[in-house]
Amino acid sequence: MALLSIDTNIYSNIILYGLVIAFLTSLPKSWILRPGTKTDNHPSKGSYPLNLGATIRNRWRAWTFLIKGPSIIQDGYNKSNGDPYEVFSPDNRYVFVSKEEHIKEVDSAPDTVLSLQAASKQMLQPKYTMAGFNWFDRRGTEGVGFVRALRTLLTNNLPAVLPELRVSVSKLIDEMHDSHSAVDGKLKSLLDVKVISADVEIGVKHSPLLPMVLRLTALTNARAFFGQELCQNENFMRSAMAYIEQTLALAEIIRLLPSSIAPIFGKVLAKTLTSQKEIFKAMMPIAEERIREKELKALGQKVPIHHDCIQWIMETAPRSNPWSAERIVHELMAIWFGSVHVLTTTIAFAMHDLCLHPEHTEPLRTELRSDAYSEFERTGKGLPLLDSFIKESARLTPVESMSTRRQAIAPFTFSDGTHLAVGDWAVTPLRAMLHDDAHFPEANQFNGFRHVQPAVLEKLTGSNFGSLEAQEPSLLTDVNKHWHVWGTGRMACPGRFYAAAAMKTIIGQFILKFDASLVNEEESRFISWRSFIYPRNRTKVIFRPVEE
Ligand code: HEM
Repeated sequence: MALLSIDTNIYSNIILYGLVIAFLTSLPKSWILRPGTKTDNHPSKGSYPLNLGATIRNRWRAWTFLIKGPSIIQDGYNKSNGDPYEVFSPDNRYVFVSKEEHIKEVDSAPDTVLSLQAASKQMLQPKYTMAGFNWFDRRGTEGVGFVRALRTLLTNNLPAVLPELRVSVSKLIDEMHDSHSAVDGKLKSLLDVKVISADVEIGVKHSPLLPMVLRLTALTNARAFFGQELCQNENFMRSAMAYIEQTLALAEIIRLLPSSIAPIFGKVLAKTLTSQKEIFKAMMPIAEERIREKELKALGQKVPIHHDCIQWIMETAPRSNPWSAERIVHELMAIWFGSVHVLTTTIAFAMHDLCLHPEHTEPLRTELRSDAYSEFERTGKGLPLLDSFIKESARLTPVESMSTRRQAIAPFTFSDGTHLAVGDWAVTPLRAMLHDDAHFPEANQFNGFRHVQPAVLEKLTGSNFGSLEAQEPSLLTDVNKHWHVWGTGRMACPGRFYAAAAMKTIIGQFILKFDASLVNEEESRFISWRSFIYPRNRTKVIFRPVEE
């Protein structure tokens, strides 16, 4: 998919400028293949002489990774027969491993050798995108309290926030839908018949899905992470949403520039993209106040009790080396970016699937109207049909095509001899594995309830709903050899229980209120960049209110 067809928004413009600059400045250097790198698909186990033809082919392929990443990864997977294989991007060598034994080796490698933190740092460039965040390559250098804050404290707090989130989400959906105008005769004549189908129905609203989902996700996360104060601050919320696109775009440009000039461009661009400064400015006084309250509490004074991530991140920081207000805010900015971006995109794709597979809507609505919903709000778990539907959507349309990213900060060799030099990444081919019949029977078929226990499915829908035999029932939040969407082993996503509950709350409200259909099913719904796909801004949905 051509980059030039990206929707016209700030994200695409900045990436486009960045690419031009990156191409012009880094081309001569980056086309030189490193010695020791093999030119076919299999990872190097030794040194290879430089060969000009192969070098040019390889570097061309590395640049095309930017726009054809998912298919290049899939191609490698198809040819590899389960063995490790390598893929190049302009700034990386990835070694993909899909055998259980190799994935275990990645998981058990010390943090001083294979680092998730270093890979994330290269992806996000926090020095430029997160108000100068000095992010260490080695995980745990300043503690991993954030894991307990998200995995345990945020998850345990779900019953307290879910009812409130349901009300806020419902209100915001109504406000946004009310604000969209219906297609009338005049508007119809202005619409591009290529963008929407020729037989446009008069009187229905065409709602832009992605912006709606972004606002809903931002609202949900802001409430759950920061409490009422910040989530009601409109300026903060505006910057916090703009921050997602700005971080993606800025980090991308810096990654593609030669390291000699990246810091100069990084600093200049960081100054023009103001959202990070505004978020930082809004959160700093709150973090400072919390630290003051902690000190007063230690002196025996009564202080307010807060149930939010600002508090938990502060309280789970190492006792021997408590975090400054600045350090707390940096951590929150990283969590904010990671959580809003991937949640928004995953929800948007699930909504596409709801439009494309409307036979699931009625059973889902029945489940949401049943007592199962109050049980979900009481426990933060449950709603098996919706759980399975979201899982199936994330399986067939995962936002990311790679998972379990680890950058080698010291050389690493797999048991079969495959070698990672410093800077190389070990990853799993997530999308290819999710589309492989060896992991999911009839893997290319969408079956929204395939992950539900057959007896539960029969009880809830009176049918097996075309369920597939030999399919192990499973949950969205599982982490296992078939399901790497949340990563692997000890570093699997600690936010996944919150993420699943937030997705159920937002998608659940859409299902309860509307029958949804895409304005134009034929139109392409996503763009591809590196290893991820991003829902298009321009995809519109018709939400038809349902009778209670
Ligand atoms: C659909 C939503 C999400 C997906 C698909 C997702 C996926 C992932 C993946 C693949 C990893 C890397 C794990 C590994 O490499 O082994 C990860 C790590 C992480 N995720 Fe998520 N995530 C999601 C939502 C969230 C949310 C909502 C939060 C915060 C509440 C969050 C916080 C984190 C953190 C802090 C880490 C780093 C863990 C560590 O360093 O040990 N994620 N996530």
